[in-house]
Amino acid sequence: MTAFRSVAVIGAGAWGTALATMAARAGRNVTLWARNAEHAARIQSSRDNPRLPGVRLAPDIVVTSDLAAASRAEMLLIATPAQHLRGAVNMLASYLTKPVPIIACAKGIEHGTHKFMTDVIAEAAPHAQPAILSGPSFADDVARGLPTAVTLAARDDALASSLVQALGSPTFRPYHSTDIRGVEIGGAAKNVLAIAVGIAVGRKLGASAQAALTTRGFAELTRLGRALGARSETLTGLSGLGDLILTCASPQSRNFALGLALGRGEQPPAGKLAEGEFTAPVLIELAASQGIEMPVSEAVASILGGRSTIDAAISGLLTRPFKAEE
Ligand SMILES: NC(=O)C1=CN([C@@H]2O[C@H](COP(=O)(O)OP(=O)(O)OC[C@H]3O[C@@H](n4cnc5c(N)ncnc54)[C@H](OP(=O)(O)O)[C@@H]3O)[C@@H](O)[C@H]2O)C=CC1
Ligand SMILES: O=C(CO)COP(=O)(O)O
Repeated sequence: MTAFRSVAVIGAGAWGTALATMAARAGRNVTLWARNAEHAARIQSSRDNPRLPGVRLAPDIVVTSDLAAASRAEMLLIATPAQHLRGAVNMLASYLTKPVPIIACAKGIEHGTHKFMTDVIAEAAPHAQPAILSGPSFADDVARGLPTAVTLAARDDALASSLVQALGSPTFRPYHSTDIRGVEIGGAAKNVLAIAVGIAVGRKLGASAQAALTTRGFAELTRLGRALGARSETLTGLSGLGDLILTCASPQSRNFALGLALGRGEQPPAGKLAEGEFTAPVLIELAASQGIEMPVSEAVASILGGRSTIDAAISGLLTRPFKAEE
C-alpha cells in the first residue's frame, strides 16, 4: 500500500483545522480548504482560525479556497457538517480522476436518504475509497497535541491500516477497523444522547441519573448498531462507548452544552454546531424503519421538535414499564 505523503482537509471549521494540525504533526504535506476565499486568505496569512481560537497553524499548512489544488492530495479528509458533506463531495468529485481515499470526519446521518457518511461519499464520488474517522476527540484537544485515540475504518483492512500509519503520531492514535457502519453509528448517535444527558444535568437530576441515562443511551445505540450489522467491539470501542462517555460528560461538547442550556431553561449557545440536533429526527426515523426502540433519542427528538416539554419527556422515560436489562 502506498505511503500517503499529502493530505487535504475539506472544511476549515474547528474540526478541519484540528485535523490539518494533526496531519502536519504526523509529517504529511497538508492543504486546508475553506469554501470562502477571503476566509482562506485570512487564515493563510494570520495562521489563526476564529473557528478554533488560540490555535496557531503550523507554517507549512497551506490554506486555500482552490478546490482543484486541494483535490490533488493523495488522501482527502471531509470535515464539513454532516448535512453538507454531499455538497462538498459533489464539488470535489469533478476533480477526481483516479481512486483516492476520502475519509468522512463528520458525525451524522443524511436527512431524507437516511444514509451514513461513507455511503454519501461512495454515491457522490465514484473514484472514492470511502473511510471514516471517529472517536472521542475534541478539536481543541487534538489541535493542542493532547493525547487522543480514535477509530479509522475502511472496507479494506490494508487501506485502513495504511491511513492509520499516515495520520498517527505519538499524540494521535488511530486504531484501524473494517467496521465502517459500527463506527458511523456510534458517532451519529452519541451526539443525540449527549443532548439528553446535558438536559438531565441542566435539570439537576443528579450524577446517578447522568450515569443511568448514559448507560441506557448506550443500550439503545447498541440495539441499533446490532440491527445494522455493527460489531460489538466497535460499539464498545473508541468510536462508540468511548465517544459517548466523552460527549455525555463534558460541557466542552457542544451537544452536551445544548442539552445543558435547554435543561436550565436558558438560550442555547449561539453559532455552535450541535450535530445531534440535526441527527435526532433522522436517527429515530432510521430506528423506526428497523423496528428498534430508542426511547432516549425519541425524547430528544420530541423536545427539539416542540412535540414535548422537557418535564413530560423526563416523566415519559421514567414511567416506562419495568423490563429486563438487555
Ligand atoms: N469540533 C469538534 O471537536 C469535532 C467535530 N466533529 C465533526 O466535524 C464536523 C464539523 O464540525 P466542526 O468543524 O466542529 O464545525 P464548525 O462549525 O466549526 O465548522 C464547520 C465548517 O464547515 C464549513 N462548511 C459548512 N458548509 C459547508 C459546505 N457546504 N462546503 C464546505 N464547507 C462547509 C464551514 O464553513 P464556513 O466557515 O465558511 O461557514 C465551517 O468552516 C461535524 O460533523 C462534527 O460533528 C468531529 C469530531 C470533533
Ligand atoms: O465529536 C466530538 C468529540 O468526539 C465533539 O463533540 P461536540 O460536537 O458535541 O462538541
